Amino acid sequence: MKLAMIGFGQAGGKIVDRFLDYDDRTGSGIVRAAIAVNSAKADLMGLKNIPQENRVLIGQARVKGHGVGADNELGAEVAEEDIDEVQNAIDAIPTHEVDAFLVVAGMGGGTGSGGAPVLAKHLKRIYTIPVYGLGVLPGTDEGGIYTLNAARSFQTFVREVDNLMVFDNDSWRQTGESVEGGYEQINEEIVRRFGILFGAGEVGDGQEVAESVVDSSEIINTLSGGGVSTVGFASEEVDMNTGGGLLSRFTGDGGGDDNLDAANTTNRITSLVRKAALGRLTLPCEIEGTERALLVLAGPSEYLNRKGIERGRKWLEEETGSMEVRGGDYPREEPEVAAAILLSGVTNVPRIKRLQQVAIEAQDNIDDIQQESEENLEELVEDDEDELEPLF
Ligand SMILES: Nc1nc2c(ncn2[C@@H]2O[C@H](COP(=O)(O)OP(=O)(O)OP(=O)(O)O)[C@@H](O)[C@H]2O)c(=O)[nH]1
Repeated sequence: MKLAMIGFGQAGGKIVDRFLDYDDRTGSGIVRAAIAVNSAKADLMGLKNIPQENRVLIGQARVKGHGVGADNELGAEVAEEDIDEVQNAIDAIPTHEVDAFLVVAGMGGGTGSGGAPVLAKHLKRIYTIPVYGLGVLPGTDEGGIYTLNAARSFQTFVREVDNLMVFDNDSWRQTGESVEGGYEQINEEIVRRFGILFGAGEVGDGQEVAESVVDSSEIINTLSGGGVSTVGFASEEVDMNTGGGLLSRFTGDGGGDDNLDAANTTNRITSLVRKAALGRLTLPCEIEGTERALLVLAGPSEYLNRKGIERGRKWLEEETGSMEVRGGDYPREEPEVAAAILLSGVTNVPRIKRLQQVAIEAQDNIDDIQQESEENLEELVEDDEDELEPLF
């Protein structure tokens, strides 16, 4: 599946930047275009892979390249005021070659959390292809303003996109890591999961024909209907030289041993599917009640079989209670077999329920919060003025 990715704010830009790196490393070809939008000049300068001409600075008249200091309303305002700047960058994309937009943003800050829903709404008015969101929730220890921003942003972002895929930083925090180092690892986990899902729809010319390949329309159908999605993932290293099972190398004539190999392959797949669905999801939730799901099995084609995928798919149907579970394979020459599961339209999500509660409570003490936000912004502009003066 070919995507036009737009990273809004610092987290969004860094994640899209990493998707480009993933594409280079794996040749998956999912990023047709990559754009970064930010109100902080320094954040745009820190990106490695997104071309300079696709880095859009917004809000210059208001915040002079310093960022909006976690002020989510200001983030939304500058996005609205400068939406034409963003559109200019999008105009350079051959959108007829793109299956969907993916707007990526951290929901705890100001620029991305305020701006991403504004951009999604704008894109939906103009284009007929789907507009998806990938929203990152802040850690619960990041402070009240981040939680509140996320609560507000979530409500609008989920309404403006065709589906909001969520990654919760809170469940992925590493202890003993520097914040930056931690994000590097977390971002790699993000691109690996979504890279396999979207990459599955890109298997095409010149690649080995699989038994039941996933195509982009299956991804789009799983995401259609809207709501919130989460992704499960599990992988196991395999030896690329030995084929579907060790035995096949040593027994020339197949027969019973081939059956044994097939059984090993099937068992590996079914256990990976269970691990992926019951292990740590990008957004932890109860999988029961999921509306639609897509199972992708990636790996060297000799390690994939229809029986395993079909069993995994049936098991997912039972666990989720959904009648709409799709499944397929994604043959690729990496020394691992991986199961990625997209659970779309999840309903029982404790973190989201808590955020909704926060949004309701916030109505009661809005003055305190606004003051915290204003102080935050002043502090940031002062800091930036000391540190970033040479840039302007
Ligand atoms: N997964 C991930 N999360 C990040 C990363 N950087 C920041 N975050 C999260 O994103 C939130 C902050 O959003 P940012 O993207 O830094 O903020 P912004 O949108 O640029 O807005 P302002 O800085 O307020 O102008 C925090 O709550 C962090 O949890 C990253 O590289 N990866």
